[in-house]
Amino acid sequence: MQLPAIEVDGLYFAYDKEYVLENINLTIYDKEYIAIIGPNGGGKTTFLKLLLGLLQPQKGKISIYGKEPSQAKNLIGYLPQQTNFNLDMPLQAKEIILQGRLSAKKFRFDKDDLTLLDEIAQKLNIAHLLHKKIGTLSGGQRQRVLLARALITKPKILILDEPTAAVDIEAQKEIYEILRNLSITRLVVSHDVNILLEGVDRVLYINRTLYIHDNLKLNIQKRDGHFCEMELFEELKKACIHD
Ligand SMILES: Nc1ncnc2c1ncn2[C@@H]1O[C@H](COP(=O)(O)OP(=O)(O)OP(=O)(O)O)[C@@H](O)[C@H]1O
Repeated sequence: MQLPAIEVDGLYFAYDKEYVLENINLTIYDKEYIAIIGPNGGGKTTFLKLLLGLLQPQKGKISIYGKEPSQAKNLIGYLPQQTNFNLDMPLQAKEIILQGRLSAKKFRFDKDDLTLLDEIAQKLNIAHLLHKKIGTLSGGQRQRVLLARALITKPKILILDEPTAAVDIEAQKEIYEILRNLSITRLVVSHDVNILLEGVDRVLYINRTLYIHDNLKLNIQKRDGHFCEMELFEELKKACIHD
């Protein structure tokens, strides 16, 4: 039997009076790779913040490997939207990644941390970048460094909010290739539907309510080699309703 990683039951959330998320019910299983898509303002980031325990639902329950989100923070590696990142930090990539191993109880790195750093750097193809200042890296290189920082905590779940928003197409492909090959539970919010949909197990479409789809052979045509995002949303909604 598949092990539930994230269970969401009757979830409602409002910042103010009006619900931004309404009656969300969902189980995500261990090691699943999930894409979260939907229009701007649809509630995707809010949903991630609820999973991370940064927001509390008005109604309903979230369970992360059987724990409340506030008790499960050490199980989740999180890569937030890139805009919050300070490029002026005079730190090397290696130092940024190793920050993931520090905590209120642990102030210094040990040999195991450095071994793990080497393993992850090989896996993400960033060994040659470890001594470079973070501000001198390209957008794609920087995202791989931040991904390494999330992974060095050895999370059971990786949550990424638009990890490829500001990187070129080649770097996007590299990042999604890495994500496809990880064997942990992964949730990725993205507008890069063309690349994202190639490898995921299921798609969540969030626009106040939730639609789930697990058959990606949708009846849409690529135009000039690309899917149209709005057309994809419409097809996905229809397909979910008919399932
Ligand atoms: N801190 C906040 N206070 C009040 N309203 C908020 C806050 N954060 C988000 N909202 C509102 O909640 C709704 C959902 O926002 P959210 O950021 O979750 O959407 P999203 O799907 O992630 O959008 P995008 O694709 O543009 O990032 C929007 O109407 C937004 O304006």
